[in-house]
Amino acid sequence: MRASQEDFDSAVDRMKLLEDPDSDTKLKLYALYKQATEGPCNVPRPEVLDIIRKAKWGAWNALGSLPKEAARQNYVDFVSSLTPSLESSSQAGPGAGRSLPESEHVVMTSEDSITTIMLNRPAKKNAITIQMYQDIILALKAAGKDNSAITVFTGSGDYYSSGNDLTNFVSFASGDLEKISEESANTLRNVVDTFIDFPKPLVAAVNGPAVGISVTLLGLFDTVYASDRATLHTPFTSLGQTPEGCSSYTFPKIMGPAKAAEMLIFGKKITAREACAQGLVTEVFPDRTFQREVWTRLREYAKNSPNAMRIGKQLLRSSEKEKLHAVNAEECRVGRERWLSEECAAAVQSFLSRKARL
Ligand SMILES: CCCCCCCCCCCCC/C=C/C(=O)SCCNC(=O)CCNC(=O)[C@H](O)C(C)(C)COP(=O)(O)OP(=O)(O)OC[C@H]1O[C@@H](n2cnc3c(N)ncnc32)[C@H](O)[C@@H]1OP(=O)(O)O
Repeated sequence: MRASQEDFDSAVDRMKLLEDPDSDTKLKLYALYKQATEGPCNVPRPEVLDIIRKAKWGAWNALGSLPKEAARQNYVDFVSSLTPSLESSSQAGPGAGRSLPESEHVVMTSEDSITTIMLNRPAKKNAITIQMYQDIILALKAAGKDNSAITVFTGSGDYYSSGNDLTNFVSFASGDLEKISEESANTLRNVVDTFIDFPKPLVAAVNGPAVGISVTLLGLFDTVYASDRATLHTPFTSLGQTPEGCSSYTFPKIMGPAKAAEMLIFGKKITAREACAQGLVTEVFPDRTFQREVWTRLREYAKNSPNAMRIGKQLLRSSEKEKLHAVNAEECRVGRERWLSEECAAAVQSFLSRKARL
């Protein structure tokens, strides 16, 4: 039986209770709502530079001639599929909020004097949403103050991380592009500053392929262990974007300017073994024994004096901190300009339309 107008109206009300849906969800809800209320997309394609309106138009237009009644049913079904999270959040009451420092997609655990921060969004290859950037900052700040000796960053599922969630570019944040891009640049700068200032030994357990910012930040880790299944890819220039995570400074320093240029300017994807040969990865382990070998090693390391390790890290890193903060500020300033470029808009749109299965 087709959803009634009352079912549809009720779904619209319940949708308003949804806490911080990701951009894919917002795009899908927007498109189905427009199709259910106005029918097939009946407005001209927006200007190239307006990424947000273009993505909304694209999502609605992708529904083609889907009849209003079917769109209404799809909308009700989709909101119903989100209902469990709605019920839990509505039952949680006004004080729900996000339990710090953990969150749905950034999970912290502590054991054997090791605090692990895991990107936990495997269905999306651990792509990093704006909320996850915030959660990463909170998790690192908590890890920096807890009683663990070492902090480990890793990913769940088959990927370490596919980097920035490209739907961040179409997030429905209120305000204009100038404001959104400034807020995003501040978010990025804060994330990277938190890595620069992290006080304890920081180890990356690269459990699978890594893309974009999840690669560039590796230059700020103290040790990087990788599975031999991992690849490292920084496709910035194909996205109309530029390096971040201080990689414009750390990569030339670690691997030499030519190898850094191959990755950051030409977007060459490298294997874990190549990254090890270039100094970005410390050691590569066979995938089948990666977790066992890495965690055995880390548990031994964690038996060292936490204070001695923390102070030793300061000796290794303190002379560069001011430089790294300056590099980060410049990368974020330039990055913000790039996000507003037509090249970036076109590249993001291309990815989204390739993936916009609504
Ligand atoms: C204009 C003003 C607003 C500005 C706002 C900007 C905010 C930015 C703030 C911070 C900026 C930091 C700068 C960082 C830069 C980068 O990290 S650049 C690199 C970005 N990442 C990518 O380009 C990778 C894109 N993904 C892929 O190429 C492929 O998905 C893959 C990783 C090679 C894996 O391919 P495959 O094995 O075929 O799996 P898929 O089917 O493609 O993926 C599974 C699902 O996951 C989704 N997904 C994967 N990666 C991303 C991603 N990065 N962003 C969004 N979604 C991603 C993919 O769409 C699939 O989803 P479904 O189709 O729904 O299953």
